[in-house]
Amino acid sequence: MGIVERIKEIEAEMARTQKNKATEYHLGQLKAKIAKLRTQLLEPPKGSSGAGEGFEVTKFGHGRVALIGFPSVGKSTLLTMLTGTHSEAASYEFTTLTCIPGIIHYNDTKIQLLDLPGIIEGASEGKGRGRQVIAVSKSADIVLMVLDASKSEGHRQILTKELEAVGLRLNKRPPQIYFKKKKTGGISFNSTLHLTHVDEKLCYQILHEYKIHNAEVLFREDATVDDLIDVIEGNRKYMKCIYVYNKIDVVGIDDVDRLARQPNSVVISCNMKLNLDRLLAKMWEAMGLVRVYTKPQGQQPDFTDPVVLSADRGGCTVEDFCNHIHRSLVKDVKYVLVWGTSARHSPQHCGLAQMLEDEDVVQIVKKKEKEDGGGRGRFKSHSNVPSRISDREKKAPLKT
Ligand SMILES: Nc1nc2c(ncn2[C@@H]2O[C@H](COP(=O)(O)OP(=O)(O)OP(=O)(O)O)[C@@H](O)[C@H]2O)c(=O)[nH]1
Ligand SMILES: [K+]
Ligand SMILES: [Mg+2]
Repeated sequence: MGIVERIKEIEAEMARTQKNKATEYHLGQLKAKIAKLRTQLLEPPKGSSGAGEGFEVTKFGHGRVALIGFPSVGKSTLLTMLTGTHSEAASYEFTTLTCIPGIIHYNDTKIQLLDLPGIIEGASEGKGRGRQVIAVSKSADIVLMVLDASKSEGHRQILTKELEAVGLRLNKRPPQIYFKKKKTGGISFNSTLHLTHVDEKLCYQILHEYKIHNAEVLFREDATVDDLIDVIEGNRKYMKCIYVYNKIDVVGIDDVDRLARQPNSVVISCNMKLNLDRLLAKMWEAMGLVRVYTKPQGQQPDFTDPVVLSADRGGCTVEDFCNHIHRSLVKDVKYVLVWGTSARHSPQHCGLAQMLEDEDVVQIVKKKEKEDGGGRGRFKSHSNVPSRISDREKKAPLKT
């Protein structure tokens, strides 16, 4: 029997089993069995990278965004509108057969947008090009799930299930469970609060299913069996997702209003160019990019060419910023001056551990170098309230 058939069989058994206190251990065990099979299903065939022909696109720019959706929801139309790169669009399904990259220029950064073939129910089990599409979307920083506003609202759920089946967790944070395998000592099970979904016996049973007999487990929240399995599997990818309802030109205002109020959602029309700026703003926010402008001593910062940092890609400290400029820079740094929202006063003398925020201005003061007129600059604030560098300040000359 193939892996997919075995998953189906266990799912059928779960559906037959009534949910109650007596069956919860058995159901937990079945969930773990399915999770293990799904992980097996994801292992790429020997000698292949997992992406597949036409799907290997080199990363480019400051971040990567994947367009995921059913066929003909308007993914390619959207790529063409946002990037200027043409991706074939047509009224028939599966127009797009490979991965087509484009670049969005936004806030002085470059963001790579990937158009992908439509995926369908069963994609996670290999239907259509589902496996390749999902492999590529895992390489992205965020996902735009494109939905047709005129179609069933169930589509969002079906797609979310497909993505969850391959280990993607959308708009969730990792469960607050500490888990560490040990060589000896048996299993120690603890929690910092009263648990309502999982008890010691259930936890033992799940671990047993994974043949883990020595481990430390500490629940820091009232997590579920599924959360525990996620932590044990350890291969989950937590990503932000924006639900993009396209084609609002063909639905009534009441529907538009309702969809627009869903969490993490934005309603658009490619055909009528409606709300695309809102989509870009949401996308930008979800990516959490941090633009840092360098101010050379005695000169103006260059406000057109930021160093772009991200918590997910290498971090946002002063040290990360320095490493971005040059690997050997850190050892020469005496301290830095920081203007902007991360500074408690402007400018603030900071060390390498300081966390930078979007639109901060940084001047590096090297060892054996005299500092610039720190504190006398235009950015000197008169209160202790941190302020964002305004557009007006960006344009005005800076006297230091
Ligand atoms: N009414 C309306 N139609 C749209 C809109 N955006 C795209 N379409 C149409 O929807 C159809 C499908 O568009 P595509 O861009 O090919 O969709 P896709 O999601 O890339 O499709 P596949 O590549 O086949 O998965 C085309 O006929 C588009 O003209 C919109 O905002 N409103
Ligand atoms: K299409
Ligand atoms: Mg397409």
